Amino acid sequence: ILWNREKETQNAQAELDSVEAELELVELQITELMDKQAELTSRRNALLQQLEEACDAAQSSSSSSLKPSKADHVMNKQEMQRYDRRDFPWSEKVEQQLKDSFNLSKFRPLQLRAINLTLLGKDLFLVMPTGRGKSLCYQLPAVCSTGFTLVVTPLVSLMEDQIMYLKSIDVSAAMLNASINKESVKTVMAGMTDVKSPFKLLYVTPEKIAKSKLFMSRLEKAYNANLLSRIAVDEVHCCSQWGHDFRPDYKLLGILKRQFPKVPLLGITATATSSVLKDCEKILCVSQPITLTSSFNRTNLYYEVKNSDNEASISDIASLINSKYKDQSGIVYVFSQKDAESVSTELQKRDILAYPYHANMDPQDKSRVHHKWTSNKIRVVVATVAFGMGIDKPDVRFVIHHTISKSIENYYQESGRAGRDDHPADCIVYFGFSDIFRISTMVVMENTGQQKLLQMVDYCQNFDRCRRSLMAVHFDEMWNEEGCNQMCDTCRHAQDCITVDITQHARQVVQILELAASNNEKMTPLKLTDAWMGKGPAKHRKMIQTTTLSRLKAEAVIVQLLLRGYLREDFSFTPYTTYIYIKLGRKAPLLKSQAHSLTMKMRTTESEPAEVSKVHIDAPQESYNFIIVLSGPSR
Ligand SMILES: Nc1ncnc2c1ncn2[C@H]1C[C@H](O)[C@@H](COP(=O)(O)OP(=O)(O)OP(=O)(O)O)O1
Ligand SMILES: [Mg+2]
Ligand SMILES: [Zn+2]
Repeated sequence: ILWNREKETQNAQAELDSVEAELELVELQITELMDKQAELTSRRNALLQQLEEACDAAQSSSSSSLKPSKADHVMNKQEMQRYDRRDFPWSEKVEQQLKDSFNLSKFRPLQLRAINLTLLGKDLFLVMPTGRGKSLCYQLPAVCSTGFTLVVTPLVSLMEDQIMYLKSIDVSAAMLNASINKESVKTVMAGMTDVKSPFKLLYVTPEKIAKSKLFMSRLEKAYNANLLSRIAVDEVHCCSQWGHDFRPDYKLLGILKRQFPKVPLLGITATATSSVLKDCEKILCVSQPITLTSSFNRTNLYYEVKNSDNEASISDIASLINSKYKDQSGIVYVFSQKDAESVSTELQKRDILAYPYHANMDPQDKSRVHHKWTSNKIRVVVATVAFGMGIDKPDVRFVIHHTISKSIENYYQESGRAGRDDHPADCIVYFGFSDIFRISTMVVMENTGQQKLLQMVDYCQNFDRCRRSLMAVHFDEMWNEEGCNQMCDTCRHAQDCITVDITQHARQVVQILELAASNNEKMTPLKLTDAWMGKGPAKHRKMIQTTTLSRLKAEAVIVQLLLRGYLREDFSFTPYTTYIYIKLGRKAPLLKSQAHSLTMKMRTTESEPAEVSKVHIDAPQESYNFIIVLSGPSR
């Protein structure tokens, strides 16, 4: 029997070796294929551009007039340009209103084209970066049309922001949401069918359309009286489950185009990939809308990531606000209501006029904070994501994330509140190890929540690629790193980054997890790091190799292993909470092979306690400086 066992073990070992060798080969092939894919994609894009240019040239040499060419939604650049003209019947009025009502001297890119197209009655999707003036593309046509424009927005705060602005420039607007009293609702409902149109814009939440029969029948009446001139769906990506901010009530907005087919619809967003837009098109029941897109890039925003260390990061944030951003206005984004309150208290203690803002506050309190901030009576709003989309204060000089966002799209939106007046502004994220897992438990039930969070983590853990290039990927955009113009920390400090071999570190972590598994013990991220750093409770009898890396670097290695699939998160649900444990990922077996090696980029400038020299990182084999004995239940 003994002999048989030995034989079995030998066979298993032999097979394991061959499987591992094969796995490694596959890994290699995957890497090669991915490189090939990147190469082909960039070649394809170059060719597409070449073709487009050739097409444009051909168009302009043949007389471009009156040729009824392709359908509108597949127009090329040349054909699109005819919508930039200023000789439409409404052009004079549009120019005049731009100056007189909106106090603006000229259009920004794509604005005039969008306005002309919607005034022509076309259905339109407009994808333009945050803060570039998408709202004007329905506000100005509203003022130039008879009747009123219905605007669907996802948040009450956003509605109030716009109403406040429109009031200040004397454009009449109204809104309907849960916090409006009965009397006002009555007035607004009556106004909808008044031929004198007491308001040019009517803002509603999607719930109104999905749930209020009374409102829908009123809208029907307005439609029949030709008073419903246009429908604008702001933040249109909320329709799609694949977008980053899906709202169930947006799913029901298809009713608008079904009931009011003659009314042009304008869908607006800063963040939607082409597949998200396709989805929105279906949901909204528009057939083949024209899509106008401009680059996602906000050239005046400086992007930066800093390491977070709870207490220390609050002091850091406070001193930034008190020095670099003295007397300037900004937002600090936090993870939870509790954080909103505690962080604003901490900032107040440091003489900063900061107020919290979160979903659970009274509507009046929310408006109060919002108003005070807009009128510069308070400087900083410490907010959860409830304060976000569409918030438009021109002179926001900093948007600081005390905790990372749950996806890059969310980050782009939130940080997009900064610098809307085109002057320079900073977008800083404080990236903390434990925050990853706080957010992880929150997004675990979302479709692609985990994947999107890891992309955000990857953005934060990145020390060598331009931060804009990481964002570009999310907006299906080709990116040329020169376009950043040193406006992100990695472009500015590219030389402060080294490649480090972390193979031995990875093996140590894997060993701890294997040991824990053999003891039926689950390892939370914290416990894992503690054990690796020699700080955990002495439980096991076996020896593990602890690390001499600083906590920051140890955490960075663990995050890297998570991102690359050597480790994975494992969730355990109770009725009250979700627990997260770290387990071995699908790539962990590769580390068994002596030939397998693993590197990562690290910053050289991180402030480290003196005893942790870079030598340990550069030569990980040397880093087993001490071995601790963990004692535990006897086996
Ligand atoms: N042609 C223009 N010239 C100067 N400023 C303009 C022009 N058009 C708009 N703006 C200003 C007004 C606003 O303060 C600011 C942002 O406009 P807004 O419509 O709120 O952005 P947006 O809707 O595109 O961004 P978000 O996606 O963040 O909601 O730009
Ligand atoms: Mg907007
Ligand atoms: Zn850059």
